[in-house]
Amino acid sequence: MLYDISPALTTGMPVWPGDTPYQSSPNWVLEGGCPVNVACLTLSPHSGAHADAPLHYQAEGAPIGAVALTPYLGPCRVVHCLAPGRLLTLAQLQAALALAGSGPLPQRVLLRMYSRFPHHTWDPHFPGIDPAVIDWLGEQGMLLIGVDTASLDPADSKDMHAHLAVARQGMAILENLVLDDVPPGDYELIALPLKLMSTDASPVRAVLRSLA
Ligand SMILES: Nc1ccccc1C(=O)C[C@H](N)C(=O)O
Ligand SMILES: [Zn+2]
Ligand SMILES: [Zn+2]
Repeated sequence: MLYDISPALTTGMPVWPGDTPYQSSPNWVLEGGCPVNVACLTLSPHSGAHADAPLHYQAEGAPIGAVALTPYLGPCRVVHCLAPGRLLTLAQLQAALALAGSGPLPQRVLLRMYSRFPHHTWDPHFPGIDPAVIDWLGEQGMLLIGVDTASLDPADSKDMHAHLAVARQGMAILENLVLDDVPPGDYELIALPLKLMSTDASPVRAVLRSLA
């Protein structure tokens, strides 16, 4: 069984306030003398399901095309931590983890916090992650944290504490995943970023494959 956990990229989809709206316009149109359709895309690298690069939150950080791919491929645990409040705390995560699977914790974790992903509206009040959660996950050897919200830090954050904790721990980040229909448990994650050599993030097509 394959779960597609990527929101659709469409004109009019909600984007971070002030960020570039997603747009696709025709550059060539298949008609008369032209044998093909070719579009022109305008989008933020944080459109839809995406991987943040260190460059997003560190001046000297790597662009997304230069990061290791290992975090984006492999065993992963989906954890349900619905409606945690302003910040998901370590106690909340640990309680949720106890219900999400048995056996050793995989090196990737995806946190579901929405009961329904906001496909058509911008949610200014999405929950962030307490940096203590990130540090604890890093201590467990985590390679990647994924969330179904627009960011690891609340929308009004200026200090980006959760992102900086990720930087400290050397972890990778996925955001805007749609986990509405994914039961808690273990899966194989497949969500590779594009090899964009100058950008602070990349869209991904994120999927989860059931383990045999
Ligand atoms: N586009 C933005 C403009 C300004 C501030 C944040 C964003 C983000 O996209 C946040 C994000 N997805 C993040 O990586 O946390
Ligand atoms: Zn982002
Ligand atoms: Zn981010």
